[in-house]
Amino acid sequence: MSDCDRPNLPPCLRSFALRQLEMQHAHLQPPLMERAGQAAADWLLPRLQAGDRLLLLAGPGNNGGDVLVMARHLHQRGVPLHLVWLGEEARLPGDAAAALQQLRAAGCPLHTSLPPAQQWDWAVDGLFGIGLQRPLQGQYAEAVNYLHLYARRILALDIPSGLQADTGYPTGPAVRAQYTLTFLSDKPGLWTGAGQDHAGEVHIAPLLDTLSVTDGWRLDQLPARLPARPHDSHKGRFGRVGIIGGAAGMQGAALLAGRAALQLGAGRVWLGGLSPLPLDVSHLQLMQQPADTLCTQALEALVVGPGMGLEHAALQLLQQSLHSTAPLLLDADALTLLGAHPALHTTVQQRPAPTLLTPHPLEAARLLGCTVADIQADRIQHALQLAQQFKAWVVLKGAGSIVASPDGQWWVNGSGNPGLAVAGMGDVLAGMVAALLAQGMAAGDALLGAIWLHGAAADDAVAQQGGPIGLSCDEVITAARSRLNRACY
Ligand SMILES: NC(=O)C1=CN([C@@H]2O[C@H](COP(=O)(O)OP(=O)(O)OC[C@H]3O[C@@H](n4cnc5c(N)ncnc54)[C@H](O)[C@@H]3O)[C@@H](O)[C@H]2O)[C@@H](O)CC1
Ligand SMILES: [K+]
Repeated sequence: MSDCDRPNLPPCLRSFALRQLEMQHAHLQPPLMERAGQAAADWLLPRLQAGDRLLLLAGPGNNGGDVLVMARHLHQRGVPLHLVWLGEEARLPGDAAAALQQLRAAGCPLHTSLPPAQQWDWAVDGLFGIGLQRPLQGQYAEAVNYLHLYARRILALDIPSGLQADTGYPTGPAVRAQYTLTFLSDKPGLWTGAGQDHAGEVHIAPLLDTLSVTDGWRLDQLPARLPARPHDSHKGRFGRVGIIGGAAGMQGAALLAGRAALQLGAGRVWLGGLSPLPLDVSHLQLMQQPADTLCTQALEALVVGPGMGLEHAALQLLQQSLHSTAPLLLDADALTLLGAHPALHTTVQQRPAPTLLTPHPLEAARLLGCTVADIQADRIQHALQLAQQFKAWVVLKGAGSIVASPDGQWWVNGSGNPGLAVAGMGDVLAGMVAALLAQGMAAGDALLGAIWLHGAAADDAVAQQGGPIGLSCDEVITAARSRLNRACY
């Protein structure tokens, strides 16, 4: 087990792993589908109020089978409901066919087309789950539209129909639910890409006592803690950070990274500007050095890229920085330059010290020579590919950031909100990672910790100050500082 296997984080499984579980438990009693349908009924019952109008939509596969089981349980408990099944009996998989028979035996009425337009207090989406194979069309696309028009609250079973469970990518029309009750384990598609916009609040029905397969994890807490600081401390114990960036017109990027590094606890921080940097009067302890000196200075973390620009001087500094013996974080313009100069890739791969890459989807596309749409269609796969190609720790930023390790592990982050989608937040993140590296965290821990902290801080700031519109970098830095202290003390 590597130092980054973290069994205390919720496991997040893709379809191939879920199918393995399904095969391993094919003879379980009660069967998985019975457990899923029962769990769904148990979830909904306490949330229903007298007189609520409830619509259940069941699709042609086993996701539909879950709804048929759920409907039977609700019917047997006297809950009035309107069940629509959009499947073909001759093509029903075995478990769903058994669920249909039991439903009929229980005397629960079943309809085979959408009802006329009318309001529903609750609707259950059981059209498609992890077996989605193509964009929804015809009656299924109409059903999604119907739900959006007439349901006040939608509960999606397993995954909102039309959303890919492995990628969070909607292939066409896809349900936007208020709640998702997902079975067996968490799924990356509920968190990354468009996932959170479709899934709403995610609840997990484990169905089994333990999971016998592994894949990735959802990041929902600080994965490693910093040791408490002894009273007998001095600044030399908390590491040295260098930050190279801040070309003319973009000096703020380097300053923001520096502020974040300081406030998250780095002992000493030097900025190496590509243009003269102003004095940060609110952070007078930020020091400056010629940028090229930082490439050879002894440091615990070197950040290269925030506001660095793409001029020749920036390229030269990037080349020099690749030979630094410090853990090296390449961000922003450094990644664009790296994408444009494949000759540097081997140098990155061969660095003896850890390398961390923090691309957003466009920077990832430049590094891999593909389009942003390609990246977003499978964020996990592309993050893993980058990590392998550069032998680096990688975070693919964006909603539900994906962290990938050089040895093929991945995590999806569950913290954060759209307030982070503004200029400067990436610089703040780079500074936060550097601060954790400087204080002695290993590269993976520092990256995972900063990714989670950055999102959690934004959530705290929005909860306390309002947002997400207008969230500022300094609010996030301050909130991150207090989160880190709460997590460590
Ligand atoms: N994996 C497991 O062990 C468990 C699975 N369960 C449920 O079973 C689901 C997976 O079941 P299935 O594999 O049957 O998959 P789905 O129920 O997601 O749907 C697959 C069926 O829909 C068809 N289909 C796929 N995309 C379509 C489209 N765009 N338009 C029209 N038809 C389309 C397929 O040909 C297949 O017949 C899970 O999401 C979950 O809800 C649960 O019963 C619990 C246990
Ligand atoms: K569904």
